[in-house]
Amino acid sequence: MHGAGNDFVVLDLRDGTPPPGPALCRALADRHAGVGCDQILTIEPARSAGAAAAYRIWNADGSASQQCGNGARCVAAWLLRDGAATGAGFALDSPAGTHAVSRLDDGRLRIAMGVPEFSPQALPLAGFGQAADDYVLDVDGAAVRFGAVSMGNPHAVIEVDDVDAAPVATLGPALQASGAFPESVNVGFAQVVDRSRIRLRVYERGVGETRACGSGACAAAAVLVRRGRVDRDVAVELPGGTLRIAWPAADAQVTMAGPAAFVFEGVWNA
Ligand SMILES: N[C@@H](CCC[C@H](N)C(=O)O)C(=O)O
Repeated sequence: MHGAGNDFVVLDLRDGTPPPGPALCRALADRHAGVGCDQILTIEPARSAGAAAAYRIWNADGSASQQCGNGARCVAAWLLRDGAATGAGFALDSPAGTHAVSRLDDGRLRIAMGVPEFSPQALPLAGFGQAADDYVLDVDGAAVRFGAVSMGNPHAVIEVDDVDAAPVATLGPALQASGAFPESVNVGFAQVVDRSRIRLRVYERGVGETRACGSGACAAAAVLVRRGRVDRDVAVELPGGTLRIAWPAADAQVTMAGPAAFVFEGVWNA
């Protein structure tokens, strides 16, 4: 499946089958010798009362994540297709908590992604005590200014003038390796087009650059709203598609609306 070009191998493990280990995740995600994907999503029995199901997220390198916005929409679409989820709204359990899902009239799915947490301890971000709009780090001899927020998973957001020219492939891994993020970090490069539009590219933890990152879109919007750079309801344009992000108030959940698509189904011959 994919959500705005962020692609997934989805394994339905509601029968209790254990999730694949890191080596099998890497084999599935391999774009030459495997199926190829950014993340593996495992659908599992619900953990909270009333939820349609639970899911976990495994990056292409085999590491686990706590949050995946585009993946949440794909899991929701899967459960709607087989009837495990019905109606205009339902809930899904993720490692980051329980998410409310809404079906929009145009076919998109909207997920309540949680309240952004800006304290350095939430990511974690080492070497800084207090939440700030901006942090500056020396990375390979250059001062890098970024915002930091947890959407359940860690994000750094770097504002750039032109996202097409942003040093995603070099600064993304360099910031991850800087030592400031003990659990690594997803690095977003965000260009403010106007108060209602952001262009974004994300170098994801455990993957590299992806065509879209749902939690990264929420993180970019939250950081830029907090800086007063954009409105609370914005379109975030990623290489693979556009997500609608809204953060109505500081103590409210961020919502993300976007598409989810089925690509093909098959049986993996291990
Ligand atoms: N693509 C995802 C985020 C996947 C997890 C991330 N790489 C991490 O390790 O936190 C999204 O749509 O949010």
